[in-house]
Amino acid sequence: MSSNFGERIKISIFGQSHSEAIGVVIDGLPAGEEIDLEKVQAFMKRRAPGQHKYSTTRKEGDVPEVVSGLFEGKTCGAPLCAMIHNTNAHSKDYSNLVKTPRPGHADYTAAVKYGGFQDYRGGGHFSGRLTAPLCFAGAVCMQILERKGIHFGAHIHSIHGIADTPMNPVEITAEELAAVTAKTFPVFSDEAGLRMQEIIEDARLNQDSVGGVVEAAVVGLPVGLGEPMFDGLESKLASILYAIPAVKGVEFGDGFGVAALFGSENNDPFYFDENGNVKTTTNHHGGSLGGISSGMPLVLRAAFKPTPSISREQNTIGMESGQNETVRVIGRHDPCIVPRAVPCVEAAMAVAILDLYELQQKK
Ligand SMILES: Cc1cc2nc3c(=O)[nH]c(=O)nc-3n(C[C@H](O)[C@H](O)[C@H](O)COP(=O)(O)O)c2cc1C
Ligand SMILES: C=C(O[C@@H]1CC(C(=O)O)=C[C@@H](OP(=O)(O)O)[C@H]1O)C(=O)O
Repeated sequence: MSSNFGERIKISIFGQSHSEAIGVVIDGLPAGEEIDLEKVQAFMKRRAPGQHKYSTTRKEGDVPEVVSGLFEGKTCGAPLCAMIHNTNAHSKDYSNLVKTPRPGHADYTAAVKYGGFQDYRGGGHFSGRLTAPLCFAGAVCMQILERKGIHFGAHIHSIHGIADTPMNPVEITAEELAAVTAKTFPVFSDEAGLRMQEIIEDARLNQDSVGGVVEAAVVGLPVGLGEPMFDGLESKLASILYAIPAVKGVEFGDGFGVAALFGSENNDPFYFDENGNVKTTTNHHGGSLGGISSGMPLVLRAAFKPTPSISREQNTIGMESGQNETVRVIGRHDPCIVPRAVPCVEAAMAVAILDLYELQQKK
């Protein structure tokens, strides 16, 4: 199983949703970096399940146990390993799903690929729960990058077509990102946020689910991060973002919107600002030119599908019977993944960007 990412900063995520624990090993962190574990925990709490009406009711503290890699509060050069114990699994909810796979989840594909030996409980290694260790790794990388003036943040861009105020891709600041990520429901417009919460609740009551888009930015990136072709900024970020379960689309800058523009509209003119720094007046490119950071805010969006596990009856196949059957999913599920996925997107970006930053340092 390939659950590894990175060249200089290598992360390896392990565990299953209902195994004893899940966790991450982070290799290659620069030594001597102070890591505030309370801040890491606060970041992970933004993702943790069981806290809100729009979340799964599975309650997990998601307290990371750091078993190696820190000495006197600082990275010590050894791999940093954190474990997160699974304390609230209801595995019996899954006993029927091994025979009648859920439409939209990984039950069927994992069963075929692993010949029936996959841990199907709670979605196993494919569960959104595996974003808890990703958030641990991201929070660690973020602290290192923040000391270099590189700041991350994301908000709910839309849920089921209800849109928040979008980011201003030219002027977005670290302060604005900090303010929106500090909110329990991270939107710029609280009014839009209330309507989003209503639509999630309506879907839940209707035994259904909804999807949406997370918009994220990185400010303070130096010019020049990103390697040619396969290791460009966009390639690296897309690769790690698609590892977040339920992500079905990633776009940078104006993304698919650029296809409808003229070159004269899409090109971002360069200029020197009052400090002699090179900037662009617009930011259709989203901070990446040739897969290399341009010094403008990096802006991206990740689209999340509606949660596959819905409680209404659905058509599926009988893996043993060889007949068409139906399935009813019981258990505890997010009626919408998007609110809890916001920190996951920030975390994924931080891991990829620290990796590229360290690659650039070694040049
Ligand atoms: C934070 C988070 C929470 C999730 N919660 C659920 C859930 O409660 N129920 C569910 O069926 N899928 C949930 N998912 C999505 C599934 O894990 C995902 O759709 C599944 O593994 C199949 O992967 P794919 O959608 O990327 O193809 C969640 C994903 C994330 C990132
Ligand atoms: C536990 C988490 O979310 C889980 C993600 C998930 C899935 O299929 O992705 C299915 C549910 O698992 P279970 O049936 O074991 O409760 C969610 O609760 C978490 O995010 O920490």
